[in-house]
Amino acid sequence: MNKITFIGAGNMASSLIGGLLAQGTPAAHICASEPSAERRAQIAQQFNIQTFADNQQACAGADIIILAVKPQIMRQVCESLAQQLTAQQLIISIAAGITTASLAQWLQHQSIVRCMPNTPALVQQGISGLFAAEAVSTAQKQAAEHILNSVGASVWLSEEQQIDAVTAVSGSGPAYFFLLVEAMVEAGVKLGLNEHTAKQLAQQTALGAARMLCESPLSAAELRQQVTSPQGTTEAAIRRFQAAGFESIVSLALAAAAQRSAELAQQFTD
Ligand SMILES: NC(=O)C1=CN([C@@H]2O[C@H](COP(=O)(O)OP(=O)(O)OC[C@H]3O[C@@H](n4cnc5c(N)ncnc54)[C@H](O)[C@@H]3O)[C@@H](O)[C@H]2O)C=CC1
Ligand SMILES: O=C(O)[C@@H]1CCC=N1
Repeated sequence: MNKITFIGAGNMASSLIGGLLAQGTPAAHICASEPSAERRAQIAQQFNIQTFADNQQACAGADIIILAVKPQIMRQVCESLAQQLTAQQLIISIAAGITTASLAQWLQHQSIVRCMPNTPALVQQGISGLFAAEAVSTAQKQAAEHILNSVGASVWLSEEQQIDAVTAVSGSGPAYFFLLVEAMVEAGVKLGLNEHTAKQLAQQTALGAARMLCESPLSAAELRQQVTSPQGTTEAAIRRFQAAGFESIVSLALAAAAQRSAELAQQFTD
């Protein structure tokens, strides 16, 4: 069974570690490197895995190294690991915007999978887009897929550029739904509900709608039509959304996220 090292033990790393353990990966096969002593103690206590303050030490003997640090420090982290990597090790980067070409250059290494997960991984309901560099073997692809599938589902991408779109749709996506719920709660309070009740109504509605989307054979548009009685309340609300350019706002917002993902690649490349 593969030995997996996480470099950076923040939000996304802990979601993935939790998922792997829940799917039966033994704690002894997972370790994490993290500069914050407080965070190391938290992770060790929560998951009972070995932690390191030193990235190089953590990577010795690993089959798979998952880079889970912020894009801004990725170069420095990669360059400090370059000397010690062996050709068989698989690198998986979850950083937004950092290309496999940059990673390969900084790491002096070719077996790289780039992926874009999302925070619902924390509750094993994540979705990730994955892209493999040419040197990645079929077995390594399967291993990467297994890791990401332990916290939800995954899709393989044929072109690396598509990761910008994945970031815009699902990487950043949970925040859009949270924003909608925030706005619905605020609107519910304005309409006379107390905040607790408004939250309960909005949250359970989000959960119910998400489950219907996943479980029903009907499309999103068909499910929406089922709620929308002619000349009824939903129609009144949706007319207002659309008069304010709802679809075009969503399209512009996702384009901004995709553009930012591409910009990050430029910003952190020579
Ligand atoms: N938060 C999200 O929704 C998503 C984040 N990502 C990507 O995941 C990566 C990590 O994001 P988060 O987990 O949200 O960030 P985070 O800030 O929670 O975690 C990063 C961790 O790296 C540690 N760190 C800092 N310097 C380090 C070093 N030199 N060596 C090792 N560890 C170091 C930090 O102390 C921190 O615990 C980012 O590159 C981000 O683009 C990808 C998909 C979704
Ligand atoms: O906002 C970000 O840059 C990261 C990547 C996708 C979600 N969070």
